[in-house]
Amino acid sequence: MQCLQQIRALRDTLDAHRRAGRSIGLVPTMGNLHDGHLALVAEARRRADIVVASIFVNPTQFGPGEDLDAYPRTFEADRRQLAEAGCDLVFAPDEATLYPRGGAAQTRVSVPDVSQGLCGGSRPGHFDGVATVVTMLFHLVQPDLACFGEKDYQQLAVIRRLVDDLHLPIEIIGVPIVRDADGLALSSRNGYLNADQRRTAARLQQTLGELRDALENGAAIAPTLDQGRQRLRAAGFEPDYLELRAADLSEPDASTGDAVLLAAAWLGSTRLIDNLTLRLPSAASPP
Ligand SMILES: Nc1ncnc2c1ncn2[C@@H]1O[C@H](COP(=O)(O)OP(=O)(O)OP(=O)(O)O)[C@@H](O)[C@H]1O
Ligand SMILES: CC(C)(CO)[C@@H](O)C(=O)[O-]
Ligand code: BAL
Repeated sequence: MQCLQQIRALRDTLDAHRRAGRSIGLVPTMGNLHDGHLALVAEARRRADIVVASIFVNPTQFGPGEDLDAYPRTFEADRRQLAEAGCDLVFAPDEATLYPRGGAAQTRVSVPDVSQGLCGGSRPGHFDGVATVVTMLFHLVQPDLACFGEKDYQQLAVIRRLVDDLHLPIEIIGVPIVRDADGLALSSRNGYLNADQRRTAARLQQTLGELRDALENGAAIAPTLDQGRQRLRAAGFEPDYLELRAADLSEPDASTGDAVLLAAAWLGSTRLIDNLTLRLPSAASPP
């Protein structure tokens, strides 16, 4: 497995693969890899001849006071895991390589509508930072396909819209959430939790499951979500948001069938996100 930091070397290497007719799959990450990331690599491995993973803790998607400095950087362990998972090339640029003028002075990509609300509401500018760096990675790697986790449901919607709006010839693959044995979605930020918080953390997914069951059985949306927020508070979370949206993230209405419950909640100073898809009974029932 090759590890490259420089754009010139990345382009030369990938040009050679392209000329040889090999397809390229990209897995963008911020490192500190776990089995969720490795599921993306496995999916890319199944679908493409050459698998490229990027590792870059992207400063432009972190807001003031967020955990940019604390974010775990574990390059050697990441490199080993990627090699074992059958990754062909790791691109791990430094900040000055991607943002030679500094992040603030950088041309930005902004995706309307789907970037609003949910994580975009709580983290202003976050999805501009994500869309900007992912656009850069798409231009640098020019992959045939790219894999993203469904854990970051809104991010996946932003990237699908970005690719559609900019007519990029890249297939976007959503990969199901990988969870721990107790249901907690794997996340690099789980490493911030102490033992007590780690036990509590599984309640996030359990609560979403309870709400999904109620909503699929026809419970009214607003009071069910209120109950969910109360349950999260009682378990020790401070909910950031808990919302039901149509699967495309539009506001649900009477005709909505495929829907998604999305939550972000704080446990101490750690912000966790999760989601569960469901089918509302309205559209499922006969006319
Ligand atoms: N549990 C998971 N299952 C499936 N995909 C995941 C999971 N966790 C992360 N991913 C995906 O891995 C890619 C890289 O994510 P990232 O490096 O931010 O990891 P993370 O563990 O989500 O970190 P963070 O704690 O910052 O959210 C994203 O496409 C993300 O959706
Ligand atoms: C897609 C991404 C690698 C862009 O920095 C990041 O948002 C992430 O890890 O999900
Ligand atoms: N997985 C999304 C990266 C972030 O929270 O900034």
